[in-house]
Amino acid sequence: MSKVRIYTLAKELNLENARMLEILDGLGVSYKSVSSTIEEDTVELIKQIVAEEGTGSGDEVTQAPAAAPADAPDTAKGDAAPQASQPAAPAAAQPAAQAQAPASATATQGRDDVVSDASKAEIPHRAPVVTIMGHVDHGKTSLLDYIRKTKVAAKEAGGITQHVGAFEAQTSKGRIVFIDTPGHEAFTTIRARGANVADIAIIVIAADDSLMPQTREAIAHAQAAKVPMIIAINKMDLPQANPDKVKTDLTQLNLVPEEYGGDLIVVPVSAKTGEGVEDLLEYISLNAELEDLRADPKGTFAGVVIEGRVDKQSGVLATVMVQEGTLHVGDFLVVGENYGKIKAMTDSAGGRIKEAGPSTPVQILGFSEVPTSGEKVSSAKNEHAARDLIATRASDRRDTENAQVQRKLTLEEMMGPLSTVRTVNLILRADTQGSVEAIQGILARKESEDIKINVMLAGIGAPTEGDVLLAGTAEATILCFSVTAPGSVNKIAENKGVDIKSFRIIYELIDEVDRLMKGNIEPVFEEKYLGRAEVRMVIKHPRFGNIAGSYVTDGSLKRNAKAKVTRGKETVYEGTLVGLKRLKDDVREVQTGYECGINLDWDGAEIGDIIEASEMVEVEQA
Ligand SMILES: Nc1nc2c(ncn2[C@@H]2O[C@H](COP(=O)(O)OP(=O)(O)OP(=O)(O)O)[C@@H](O)[C@H]2O)c(=O)[nH]1
Repeated sequence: MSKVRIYTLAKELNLENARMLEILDGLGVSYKSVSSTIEEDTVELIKQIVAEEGTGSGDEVTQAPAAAPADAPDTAKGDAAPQASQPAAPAAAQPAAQAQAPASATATQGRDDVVSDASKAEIPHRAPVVTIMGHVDHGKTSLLDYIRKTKVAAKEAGGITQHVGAFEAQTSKGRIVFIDTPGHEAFTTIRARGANVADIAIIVIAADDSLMPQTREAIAHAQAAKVPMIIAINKMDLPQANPDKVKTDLTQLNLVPEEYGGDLIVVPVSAKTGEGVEDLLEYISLNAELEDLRADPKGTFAGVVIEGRVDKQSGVLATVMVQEGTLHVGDFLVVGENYGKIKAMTDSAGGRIKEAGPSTPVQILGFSEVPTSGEKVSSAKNEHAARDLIATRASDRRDTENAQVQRKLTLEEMMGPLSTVRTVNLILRADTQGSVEAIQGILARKESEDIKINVMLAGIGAPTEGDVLLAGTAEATILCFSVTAPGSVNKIAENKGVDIKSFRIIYELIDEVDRLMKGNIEPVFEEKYLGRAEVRMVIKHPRFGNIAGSYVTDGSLKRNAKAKVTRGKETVYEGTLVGLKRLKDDVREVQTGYECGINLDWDGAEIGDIIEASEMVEVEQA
């Protein structure tokens, strides 16, 4: 007998994968994921344990052996040193999904519906929600179409299935929900609003093309969202397919496929022939099982808008993913500061339904305004409660807006949590691969114990809207070298509060990184005295209002400087020195001992007043 995959053995022994991992943890056997292989000896040992325990249903609590047998065999391929002679790891008692956590395949979700372990066991499992991303033409749509064609049964004979932004596939392993708007932009738009719908991201890479710029972007987006990734190497039917090149290229992004000893699940498929698609679905289900995805159909409803549109006949239609609780026709829903009552619901196969539980995408008729992708949806008991909720939200929003204007940042907010490792997130765009590599090389040497530099995405060419969305959600700065952002992208960046900075000299870019590493401290300005003048006459000007004919007694006055006018001991005006004239000419500056005309955008100056000028200068910070 040769090596066996963990999940295959679990299936054979009628054990849950999570349970199988507990046993392996108990034995001190290391592995990367359930698709890792284990040695024959270990298989025998496990069979023995299961037989002794008389288990097999996977329901009982696993009793890990007190100590791993001295001859516990070597383990999953490509793994770290076996721990055979060590006592049983306490991890045996942990939920398997936590006990082992390959970074790419089982990262913890950033979802808001995480429930405590204690109550978790009573909450039923829910279907995984999957998104498909990848480079243009690598076959995202074809793959979704193949899955839809082979795995979705339309509910109503002859009914036309409309595009609703998601569909549910029935597989031998259970239900899987696919977001069917391929592309990371849709994914990131949803994330930009603080919601996470996807549990797993499939990154499609064409076997004849390998990694392309949008593949890297898609990977960066999935990593930023901490969504586990599965790589689907597509177009395997082509004679020029070269899956090995794809795998090698992936390792250059520090993504190591399982067969090279890493934890990245890579599945070769063909959307044309269907080869490997079943395996892909199986891996999705395995991953979902490991993630232990659960949601309470009886809990408080929570959902996210997948997409909204206006239908000429029906009016506003919105597809909402139910994440928690159950929706019923007649429920009141609140999105942002709007509400609606569900008049009708259809599932993604076009069938009319009366209620919908967790991980169900439903098209809803009943909103008065088109909601935007990514908006969170909550429910209210009745219309009155819906209005109350909206009123509270509106008042909270106003409070936050006011607070943002007035509030000064605390040191911790400026510097990040004190005494923890801070990460500076960057997106790097440059004119050539050589520049990208040179900059990355310098940045790599800059990292310290306290500050990590995370280049989320490094690409050639001008920054894109996708970069801005990613930067917005990950609080990253976009640094450009010898490329500039198009106006449209700058505008989006401005709206989202994302900084795009362009440089033509590498070391200026590096200086910027230094500044970001110091803690993104906002520049501090202080007021610097410039000079003063005495008003000797007031001239009425038909266009500019009153001009104060003055004599500079000290320092100098500058156009656009801050101005303060005092009369005796009293300050009678504070504002800006908007115009400065010598004889009839506009000038920038007038020195001591000269006469000048001063326009203050204020007509109240009188003879004898003192005009003092100052300016704000940036203070160099340590
Ligand atoms: N031979 C072969 N061709 C494929 C396969 N998958 C997709 N294609 C072809 O590749 C081209 C692009 O496929 P799409 O599914 O449109 O790719 P996409 O990634 O959705 O592209 P965009 O939507 O433009 O980003 C089409 O001509 C498909 O027929 C495959 O497995 N084998």
